[in-house]
Amino acid sequence: MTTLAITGGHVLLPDITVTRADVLVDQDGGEILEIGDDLAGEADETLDASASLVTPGFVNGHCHVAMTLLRGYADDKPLDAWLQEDIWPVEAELTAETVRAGTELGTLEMIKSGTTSFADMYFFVPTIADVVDEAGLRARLGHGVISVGKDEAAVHEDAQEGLEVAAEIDGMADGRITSAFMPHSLTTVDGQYLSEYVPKARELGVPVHYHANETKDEVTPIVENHGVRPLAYAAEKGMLESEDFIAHGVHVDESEIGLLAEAETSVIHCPASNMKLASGMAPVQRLLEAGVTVGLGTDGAASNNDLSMLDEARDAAMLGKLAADDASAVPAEAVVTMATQGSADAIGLDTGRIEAGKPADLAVIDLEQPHLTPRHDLVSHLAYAAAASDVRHTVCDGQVLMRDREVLTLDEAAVRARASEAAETLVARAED
Ligand SMILES: CSC[C@H]1O[C@@H](n2cnc3c(O)ncnc32)[C@H](O)[C@@H]1O
Ligand SMILES: [Zn+2]
Repeated sequence: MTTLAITGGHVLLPDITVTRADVLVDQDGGEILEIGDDLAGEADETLDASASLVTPGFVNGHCHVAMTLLRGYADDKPLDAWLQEDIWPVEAELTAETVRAGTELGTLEMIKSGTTSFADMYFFVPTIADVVDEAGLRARLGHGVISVGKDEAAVHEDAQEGLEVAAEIDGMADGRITSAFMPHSLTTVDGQYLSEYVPKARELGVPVHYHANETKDEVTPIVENHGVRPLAYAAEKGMLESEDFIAHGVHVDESEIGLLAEAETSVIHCPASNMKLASGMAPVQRLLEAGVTVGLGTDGAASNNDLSMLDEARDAAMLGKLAADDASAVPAEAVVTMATQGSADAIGLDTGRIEAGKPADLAVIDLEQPHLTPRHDLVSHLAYAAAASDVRHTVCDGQVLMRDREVLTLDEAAVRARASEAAETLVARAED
């Protein structure tokens, strides 16, 4: 067995308390072996965590990773106009090669900001899976299915691709890659296709993930056309099971919060995207009080505009207080939980906790920074003050992906150069 000891740090435990300890990892099995004192002598390799906080690797519960290529391409518009006028026309020009470049850039950014796993809905998913494997990350991936603007044959092809991709990639990268069936949303996929393909996803045994109740404009047509709230409609379509997770859940009423809690369907809260697109404020405190599992996601980099889960945690706390009109709502412990175990539980990964027997997915955060001084409360620092650039080391599945800010699995300069070129070519093709 090859072992790695992460030594001399403060360790964030699953109950969101912090203790001084070393963490011993089995690199072959990718598992945490022990949390305790003086474990360096027992290890083949060490990673220094002195004056640092060892946290579970962050789990980005909802992303479109290759959209890093569209960062800064279209800002300052609401969701519908942004998608229809800017994003979808340029996405129509995507190729496997451009998606590879965008995914490399996104995974590089994730590793540099301490994210070790994510859920992703996009196109050219086998290419995304290849890059995730290369980068050393863990992910639940799915092909985004859309029916609007397509003829019937094209929709069946798209939905079939969603199922086939889910079957093909599940278990890849030594099990670090899992899959889901991902209809884009309840308004962009017609009900007849949901009725036909969701049961097929169940036969495959994969979860269902989709955007839901993101904007008011998404709620109104469902109420008008089907006579029920969107999540009651989702339940009718069999899309509200315990393994399923929705993105956003901004405009959910009390009846829908009850449905989520009862069905044990999780919500991935995306506060930065919701603020930037002015979609609204999710009732996060109410969801937590009702016992709904809530995770955090960045959404794509074109509506955020970065993939930092530390930023997302701070945004979730700030926006949660504003939404509840209560400074004690969505406290530091809640957002740290959401960025780690909340997202992991939501997307069905066994990670997000530093505990013996759990996957060795960790981030080490440098505390020797002016903005992290003094150290009254390290959970507070994690929620409110730490930045992506404070992450020193990132470990996933027991492998060191970044040591002292040097990413070991991707060539940073080459990735940035390829992404810049791919973004330029993509936009030129779209504007031609
Ligand atoms: C069909 S693949 C995913 C699809 O979703 C688009 N997208 C990005 N951000 C959002 C968002 O906040 N709400 C809805 N859809 C979004 C992305 O551009 C792809 O087209
Ligand atoms: Zn999204």
